[in-house]
Amino acid sequence: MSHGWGYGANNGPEKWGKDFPVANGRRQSPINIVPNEAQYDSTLKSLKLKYDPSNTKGILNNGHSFQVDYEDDANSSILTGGPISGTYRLKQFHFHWGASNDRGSEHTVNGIKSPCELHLVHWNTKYPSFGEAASQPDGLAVVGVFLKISAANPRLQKVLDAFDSIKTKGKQTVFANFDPKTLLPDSLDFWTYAGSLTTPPLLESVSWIVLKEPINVSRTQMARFRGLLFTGEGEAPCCMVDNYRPPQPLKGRQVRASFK
Ligand SMILES: NCCOCCOCCNC(=O)c1ccc(S(N)(=O)=O)cc1
Ligand SMILES: [Zn+2]
Repeated sequence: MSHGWGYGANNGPEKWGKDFPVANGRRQSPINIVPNEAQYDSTLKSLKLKYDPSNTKGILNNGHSFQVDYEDDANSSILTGGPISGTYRLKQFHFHWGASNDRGSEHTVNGIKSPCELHLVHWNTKYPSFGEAASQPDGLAVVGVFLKISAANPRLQKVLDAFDSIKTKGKQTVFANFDPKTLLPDSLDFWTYAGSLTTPPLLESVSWIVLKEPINVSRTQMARFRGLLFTGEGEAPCCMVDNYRPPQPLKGRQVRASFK
């Protein structure tokens, strides 16, 4: 597509394969997770996440979502254990959400969509950089967390309060001392499978680690996500909503569970 990829009728997920043929590859994400078909694997280690809030760099509207970026030039914010070997560094976290609470997540469970999904993106330190790692089959590990409509989540407040400063595409603002661990649920039970980036370039380099337990978000908080814009300042405004890719074919992949 001549114009950049997005989530609209003319540049959305059904069109990505034209510019990114790997869209029809063998390990694409997201997927529908069927808990009854996931195999419990007792050899999976528990997830270990060690984050240093002082690594927080800033918050950015990238035109597809918003992301909070972290310093990744040392092993101070890392993911180890779970299905991965070695040490993966936190690069950023971001979200995907719907125009209404009946949709928005990328992964689904028994075909059920959640209103929002958080992704914490980490890269394998056996490679020299994120960019290098992103093209390797064991290069990235993304922790996915579902959000469900409930009481307001106070841990999201600091992120939401930055939205007025990053309303339009390309805007970024200072954002400091945010501990992503505060966004995780009590249980770190997870499903894991070999997948890809869920946006172009759709690289098949992600070990997906999807937590079973969701975190809370209120209807009012979700409404604030929907106040962000896909579009830049001065352009005809287009609400940043439905920025999710639908589930992709499993193509014989196995989904493992860390819990019985
Ligand atoms: N710049 C050198 C190569 O870059 C590698 C590709 O990354 C381009 C930017 N995209 C991402 O970083 C990126 C990261 C995570 C996810 S997701 N939604 O799968 O978690 C999707 C996309
Ligand atoms: Zn994502």
